[in-house]
Amino acid sequence: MRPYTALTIAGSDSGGGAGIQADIKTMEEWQVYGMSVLTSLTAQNTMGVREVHHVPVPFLTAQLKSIEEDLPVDAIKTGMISSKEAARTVGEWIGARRKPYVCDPVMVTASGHPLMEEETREALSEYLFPHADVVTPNIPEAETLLGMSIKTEADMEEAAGLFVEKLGSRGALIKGGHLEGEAVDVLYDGEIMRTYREARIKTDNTHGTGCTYASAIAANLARGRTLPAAVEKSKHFITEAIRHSFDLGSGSGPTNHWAGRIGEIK
Ligand SMILES: Nc1ncnc2c1ncn2[C@@H]1O[C@H](COP(=O)(O)OP(=O)(O)OP(=O)(O)O)[C@@H](O)[C@H]1O
Ligand SMILES: Cc1ncc(CO)c(N)n1
Repeated sequence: MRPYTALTIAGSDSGGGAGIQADIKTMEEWQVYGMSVLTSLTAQNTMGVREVHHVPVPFLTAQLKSIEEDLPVDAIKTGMISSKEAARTVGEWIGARRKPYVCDPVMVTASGHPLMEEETREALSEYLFPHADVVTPNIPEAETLLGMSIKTEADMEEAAGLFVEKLGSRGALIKGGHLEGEAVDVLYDGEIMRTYREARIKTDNTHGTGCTYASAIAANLARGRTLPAAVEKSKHFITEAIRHSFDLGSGSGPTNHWAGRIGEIK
């Protein structure tokens, strides 16, 4: 039997809660075979990032070639992409694949450590967004990329529309984790504006929520679901992963990737 497969192109988080580690754990939960191309290595834990080491672009290319010559890819997710050159290399490769693609435009960690060089911001809309079925910015990322302030659900809808109109992606999911009140996300797929709403959970353990959410969406696309259906399933999954998050480390603890089967474990 050939399993569904997904590829994450992202950075490593030694603490295991975000980045490549969160992505593969999430894909595994959705019974999707996960593959990884590493862009950067971070020495990181729940408290923050100590050091970052970027993978040289020729080695990025070597990893992409290794996947391409041998393995089927049903969906792609990208996370930390630090440099313009890395964005160009990854974007050109994805453009030639024509597979469902989720682009998570990570810029800084929750603890404030930059994961992207400033000049890479423009490279995202030049090389990555045009291939993306959906871009998944949080509020600060959407504000930076669009140069606007986002405070309300109406602002989120405007931002989702602008991603498609101005920044060239086919869809956008603006995540409201950084606003107050309910945890509301807005998806625009180029045709219809949809809202996904869940109660806000009181916890500081939200390390890796963005990576986990984007990977769940990619895994569901790999399984053949439509984008709105993939987001609906993944929103439920990330909510449970936050509800049952782990109190590990002395900083912001990681989400619980087993949450989808927590009922079964109990
Ligand atoms: N306290 C919370 N309770 C419930 N849902 C939440 C909470 N915080 C965030 N979410 C949800 O988690 C998902 C990730 O959103 P968020 O805006 O936190 O992403 P992010 O900032 O990219 O994550 P990261 O912390 O990995 O950078 C969204 O669906 C958001 O609504
Ligand atoms: C490697 C990596 N990618 C993404 C994030 C997003 O928070 C992180 N903290 N670390």
